[in-house]
Amino acid sequence: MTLWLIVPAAGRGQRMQADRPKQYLMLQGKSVLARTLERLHQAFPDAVLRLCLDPDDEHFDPEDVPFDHWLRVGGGDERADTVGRALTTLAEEAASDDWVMVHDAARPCVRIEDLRTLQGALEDEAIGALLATPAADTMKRADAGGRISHTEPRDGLWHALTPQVFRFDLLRQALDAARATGVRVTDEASAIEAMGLAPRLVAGSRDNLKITHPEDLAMAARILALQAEIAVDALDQGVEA
Ligand SMILES: Nc1ccn([C@@H]2O[C@H](COP(=O)(O)OP(=O)(O)OP(=O)(O)O)[C@@H](O)[C@H]2O)c(=O)n1
Ligand SMILES: C[C@](O)(CO)[C@H](O)COP(=O)(O)O
Repeated sequence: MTLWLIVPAAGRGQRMQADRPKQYLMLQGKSVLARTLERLHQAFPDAVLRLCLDPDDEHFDPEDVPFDHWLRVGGGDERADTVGRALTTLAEEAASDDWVMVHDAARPCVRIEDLRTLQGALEDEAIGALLATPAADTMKRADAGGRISHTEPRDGLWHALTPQVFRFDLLRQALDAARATGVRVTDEASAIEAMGLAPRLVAGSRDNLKITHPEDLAMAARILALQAEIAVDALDQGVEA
């Protein structure tokens, strides 16, 4: 079965306040987009990619795409519109129950082992799944004046990360329905939930950071360096054993 990968990279990165969209900022000598695609390719070398870019994108370098089979797709106004456009381009080729995995270009630190764990969770899974992390802090609900209204119970609260992976037909129906009913969805799982279905939460690493604010770029560089150190240590231990 083909694994279809959608990478939304058509955002403007307004919160990042940089001179270019954040997916084109440099991270350890390569663009954020190149780093993200590299990780996905390491885990899923045979996947078929739809790379979603702003139609007016001036920064994209096709050399940054390591996949053999890929297509550029124009992005939409919102992330959900971008993903919806990519799904439309799959209509001719994808089978209704093929898995479609969506991963933010802005998440270059996703661990390869987490990508494989997510893929493993799809066995015997009818709906789909996403990487997520349980909320670790005490959660406060703010009032309009910026004061605490109350403390939200933390039990069962998770941060939704990406990748998020769903059956092709289901995801297309869910995003179409969200658009038709005006439900604003910030991730794929929300659209599936709006259909009354319950995607599986797969615990992933907390370092799967979405680069969003200016300080996140340096943090992502530190995460990548640390992950490389951990990989070298593991290799050394394997060689000595
Ligand atoms: N119309 C859009 C909006 C977002 N994205 C992508 O969706 C991912 C997550 O979105 P976000 O972090 O919100 O990125 P931006 O929209 O670029 O950031 P901002 O909201 O700060 O402008 C990013 O990889 C971004 O490029 C997209 O493809 N199309
Ligand atoms: C999809 C996502 O990365 C899950 O955490 C997130 O919802 C996208 O972020 P945005 O800032 O709402 O676009």
